[in-house]
Amino acid sequence: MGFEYALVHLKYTIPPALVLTLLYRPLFTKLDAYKILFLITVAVVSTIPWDSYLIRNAIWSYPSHVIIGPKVLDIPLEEVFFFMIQTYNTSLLYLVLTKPTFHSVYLRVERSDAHPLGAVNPRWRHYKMFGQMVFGVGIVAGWRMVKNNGHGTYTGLILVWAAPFLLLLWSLAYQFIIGLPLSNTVLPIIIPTVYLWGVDTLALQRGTWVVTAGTKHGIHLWPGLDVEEALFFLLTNTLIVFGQLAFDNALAVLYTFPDLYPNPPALPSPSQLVQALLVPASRYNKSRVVGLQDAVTRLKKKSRSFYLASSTFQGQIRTDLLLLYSFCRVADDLVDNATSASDASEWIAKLQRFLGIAYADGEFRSRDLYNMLRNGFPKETHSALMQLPARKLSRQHLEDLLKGFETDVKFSKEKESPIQTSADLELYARRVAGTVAQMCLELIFNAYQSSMSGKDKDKILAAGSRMGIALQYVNIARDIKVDAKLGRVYLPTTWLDEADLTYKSVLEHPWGPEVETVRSRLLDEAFKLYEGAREAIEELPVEASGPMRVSVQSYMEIGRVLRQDGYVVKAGRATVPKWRRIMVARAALAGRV
Ligand SMILES: CC(C)=CCC/C(C)=C/CC/C(C)=C/CC/C(C)=C/[C@@H]1[C@@H](COP(=O)(O)OP(=O)(O)O)[C@]1(C)CC/C=C(\C)CC/C=C(\C)CCC=C(C)C
Repeated sequence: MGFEYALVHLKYTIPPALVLTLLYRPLFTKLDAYKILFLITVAVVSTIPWDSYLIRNAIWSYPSHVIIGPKVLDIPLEEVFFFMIQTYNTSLLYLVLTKPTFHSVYLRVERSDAHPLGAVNPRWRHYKMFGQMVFGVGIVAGWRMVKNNGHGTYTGLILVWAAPFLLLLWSLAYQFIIGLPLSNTVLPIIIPTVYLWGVDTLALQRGTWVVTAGTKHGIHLWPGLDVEEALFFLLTNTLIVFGQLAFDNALAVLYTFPDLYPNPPALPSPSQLVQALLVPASRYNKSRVVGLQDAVTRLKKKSRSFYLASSTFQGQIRTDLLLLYSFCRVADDLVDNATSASDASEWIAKLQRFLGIAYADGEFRSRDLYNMLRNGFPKETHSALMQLPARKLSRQHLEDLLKGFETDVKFSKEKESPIQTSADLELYARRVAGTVAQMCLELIFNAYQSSMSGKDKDKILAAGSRMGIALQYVNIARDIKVDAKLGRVYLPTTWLDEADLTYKSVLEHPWGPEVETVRSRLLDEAFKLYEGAREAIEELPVEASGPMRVSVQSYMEIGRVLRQDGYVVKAGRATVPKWRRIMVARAALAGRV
């Protein structure tokens, strides 16, 4: 009996597990726990018979003075723990590295433009076959080495065990694996592999475990590390990462295509995951994937706060929020970038007609929508309008949002400011942002069915509306100068009066101590509303409350920056440095703000 193998865990496998757990803890969700537990179960169940065979056939061994004693089918308990902790560590690293990735946009529709509808792009077939050939050759070569029972036995046993699983996972998820950035695929394999090569070298040198001489090649990757051991850690980490990737591929299919999966579960069963993976990529809805790609690009370009926040949402709700953002952004830009006030009013009228069709029933809805977009809207807006998750949103909120945009147009049409009093300001903010907040909440209620009563939901919706108003006040406080350039002053004229300012004077000189007084007043109002509404976030389903805290806090942080002296301005706007945004997001997820 001895503790040397246990010490390897204490020194080398448990510390990275703790570090990764601490790092990822604020982002950890039920779905992550499900994925990791699922993979650990598969790893343990599939490795035990194989490892037991290797130990019984003396391919490798453990001197009795290095292990505590208890065994499972001749495998020391420390070794069983190794399968678990390696799967845990590699999985967690994968989750850390892939958190910002929105997987739906990496689904590839296997259809080339040069081919008739439904034909598979030959390029994809080649990729698939190449991978299958590599793993197929691995299986055959491994089998031969095992049969020869010589120096290649250990390599052969690794190959015949790992390559069939890799072949299966590759065949199911190859297009997803190829399409993702290397930081999501190669990096989570390479980092733990090289680390474990180092740990293995130390353990082999100390004799904690021993690889028998007659069944290995005797070739070393570096002094003390047998190539078989190097191959073992490379393939086991590849298996773990491919397993995670296949899981994410299945989830992406479930959450991307409502025509295939209208009500995807928040925690899909293994059979639902396999079914999703088996859907041929030729059945994927290409316009849906393009719509999501456009939405991500738009969000990344236009809002750093919401881009960061969106990565903390998972599954269906992340998709829905992105699509809602894309619609709101496009609608707002159509009105803001119009060449004249009448042009802007025309866009609002068109958007109203669009909603009329989007909310209509009947068999010609899709055709009418398509015709309306083709004849009435610029091409780059089509995907955002077409993919609006209208069925999950109250039409009234979208109508009110458009009414809010009408206020924006009034600035160019009328000589007087359309915002005279605090009540005018509140109504405007409720329309353009309170509605957005309520729509975000509707999507959350839709994605996470709960037993909450209608009355409780209404209370949360009302708090959400107040919080939306708070965010809009921060938005106005940030943009006084930018808005003045567009000919708009959203500060109520009664407030301007009290600060010895006029609508016209702020339009011409949107800076100075008096303007700062009004900005401060607006920020005070924003924080008052925020304080009064923030508790309602805790009533949301747990999967949504953390990410919603991040969304709100990232935006309110702009307000906090504005309250500091000498804040940094970029393109006329106060900005929150990236490191500060990340710290705020972490604290918000951990519930510390
Ligand atoms: C995480 C994620 C992807 C969220 C998406 C949120 C979303 C759908 C935002 C739409 C944004 C948008 C373009 C709306 C059009 C009207 C508008 C301009 C509203 C203002 C947003 C400011 O965005 P930005 O700074 O990029 O705009 P400009 O450059 O100035 O044009 C708003 C300030 C509204 C933002 C409001 C929300 C995102 C609602 C957030 C949710 C809550 C407050 C609910 C909180 C819940 C409880 C229970 C209190």
